[in-house]
Amino acid sequence: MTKSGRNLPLSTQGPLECALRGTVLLNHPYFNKGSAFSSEERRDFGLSGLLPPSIQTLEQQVKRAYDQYSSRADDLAKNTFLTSMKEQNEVLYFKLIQDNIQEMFSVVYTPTEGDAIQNYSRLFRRPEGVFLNIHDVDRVRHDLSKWATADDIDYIVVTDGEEILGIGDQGCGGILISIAKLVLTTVCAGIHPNRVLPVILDCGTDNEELLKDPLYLGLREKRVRGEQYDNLVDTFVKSARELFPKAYIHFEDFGLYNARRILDKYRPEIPCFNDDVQGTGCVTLAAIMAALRVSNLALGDLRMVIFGAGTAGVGIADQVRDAISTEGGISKEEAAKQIWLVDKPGILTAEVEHLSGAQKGYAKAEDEWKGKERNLLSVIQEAKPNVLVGTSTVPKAFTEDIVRAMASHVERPIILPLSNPTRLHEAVPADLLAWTNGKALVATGSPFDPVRGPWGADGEQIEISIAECNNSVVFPGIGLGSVLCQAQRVTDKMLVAAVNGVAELGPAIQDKDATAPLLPGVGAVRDVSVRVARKVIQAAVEEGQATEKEIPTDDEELDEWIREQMWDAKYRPLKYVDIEDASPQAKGDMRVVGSLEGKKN
Ligand SMILES: NC(=O)C1=CN([C@@H]2O[C@H](COP(=O)(O)OP(=O)(O)OC[C@H]3O[C@@H](n4cnc5c(N)ncnc54)[C@H](O)[C@@H]3O)[C@@H](O)[C@H]2O)C=CC1
Ligand SMILES: CC(=O)C(=O)O
Ligand SMILES: [Mg+2]
Repeated sequence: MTKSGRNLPLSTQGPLECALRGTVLLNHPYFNKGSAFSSEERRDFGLSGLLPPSIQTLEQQVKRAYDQYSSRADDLAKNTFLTSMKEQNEVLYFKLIQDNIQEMFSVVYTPTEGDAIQNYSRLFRRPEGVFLNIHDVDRVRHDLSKWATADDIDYIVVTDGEEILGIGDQGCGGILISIAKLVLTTVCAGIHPNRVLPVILDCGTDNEELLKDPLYLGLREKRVRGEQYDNLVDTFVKSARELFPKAYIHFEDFGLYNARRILDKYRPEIPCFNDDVQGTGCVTLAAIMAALRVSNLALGDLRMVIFGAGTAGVGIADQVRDAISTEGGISKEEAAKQIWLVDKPGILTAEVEHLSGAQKGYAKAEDEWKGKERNLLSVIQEAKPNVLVGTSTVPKAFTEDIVRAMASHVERPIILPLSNPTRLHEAVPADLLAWTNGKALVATGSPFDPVRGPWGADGEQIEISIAECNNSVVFPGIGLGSVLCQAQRVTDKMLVAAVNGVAELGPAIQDKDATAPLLPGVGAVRDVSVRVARKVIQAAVEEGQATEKEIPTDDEELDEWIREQMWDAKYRPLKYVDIEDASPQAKGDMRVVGSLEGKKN
């Protein structure tokens, strides 16, 4: 029961039952409060002599932690510091990030998390998450079952480590992207940090450097593919569904060949989501909708070139195509004519070899391109797009001549270099704005500072803010909505609803100011997640996908219902219980499942 008097499925307030005492309690990151344990808690939980006498507030702890963080020499050292803090005291860790989200977002996520992943086996101190091994398929169910009981897990992020954040195959270091995405679900959307599961499917690696590295911690062999791989994925999905029937499964950073195949296979059956395909598609469509509004154009006017037609590029194409088709009342095939995909061979035409099923829907007739150059510059000159998206991992691919060619055809070129990390961006905002005399509407895959230039009336200096167009704007809210309404599936309509939720909160639209960011920034992220979750839940209810029975219908009440179930970084009083008398929720919190099993396991 909560302050609104409702019975909520998720408890986020009031005392926490705990059967742990002494050093065991101090070493449990979910329950540990360090110097903030009250004198009663010190007495009841056997902590006397284990802590210095002064009792501090969370705010005092945050101040000390911030000073320690700031004294670290570089971003990777800051990332490592935060990882250690997460292992010690989760409330403090999340509070520190929440209070300094603008500053720390890029340290716990892209680009710095990419460096941490590349150095996983060197920085390793202690494991976090579930490591499932392609040669131990028979143990998958058992190994997962050690983590929690049926009601304890809401959200799973799983990767196979093949295509991490634009830095390629990182083998078992990929576990850190599962962990980082889950950190964002908590920071941005209040997903309960003790009810999540990060998973890596270790199938080997094709990264030669890792294979040669004596310190590499993963399976030291080439990636296993084919039937054995599919069997591992299938065993994982089925076991996770059986063991944790409430859990939503988020697929992250699978390779090009597998990402969409896996999504297409499981999407009709379970509540699952691929962030690189769907999350990226949703946030990019939201940025495009905001930019079109600024340019006084409709979706029907859109002409888009996507450079890098892989997982993210085609995911964006699909999301935009479906939106054009719905808004214009035209078929998807017709809508696809407004989108051009360019990849290594240049423009994708029907005669390009080895097109994937998803790419084929956008392939242009070979005749149209006979005798013409097929590179990005020629495609820009031919297609005269108003939107150019980069998901190629090719740094500086959007050259001055390409950008000027685009700007010569349209008033406000919408340019979205999305490849991560920062060094792989297809162009940097300062160049894009300089080459287009401040006309380009820009959003980027990683954060950038605002750009100043003489683009105001009469050449006056103005500052243009750059939105971060990263799936992190949207996936936490989609997950939160799906978890709270206990969605059976994540449907297209739920995703469109999420896009609308983000687009309407973009400062450029809200403030009617073209120099403001196209998308809401990290500072507003929890409000964005509430809005996205509300839209997703309402769409799920309309589609008959929501199984939770107590969902309020009124917008404001629904927002409050969502907020009340969002986990917040604050200490809850601890109440001692004997392990035998602990509630199932408390047992879940203490993760007693695996630790009380017998020796055979
Ligand atoms: N901002 C965001 O929210 C997101 C950004 N990304 C970024 O997008 C990039 C791509 O990621 P994925 O689609 O997952 O990778 P992917 O490997 O599936 O796709 C990359 C595509 O670029 C193509 N490509 C490579 N070199 C090229 C060249 N010289 N010319 C033309 N095309 C070329 C590849 O053939 C491939 O089709 C990464 O940098 C990733 O970090 C991915 C997901 C979300
Ligand atoms: C942002 C993200 O998911 C990626 O770069 O893979
Ligand atoms: Mg990703």
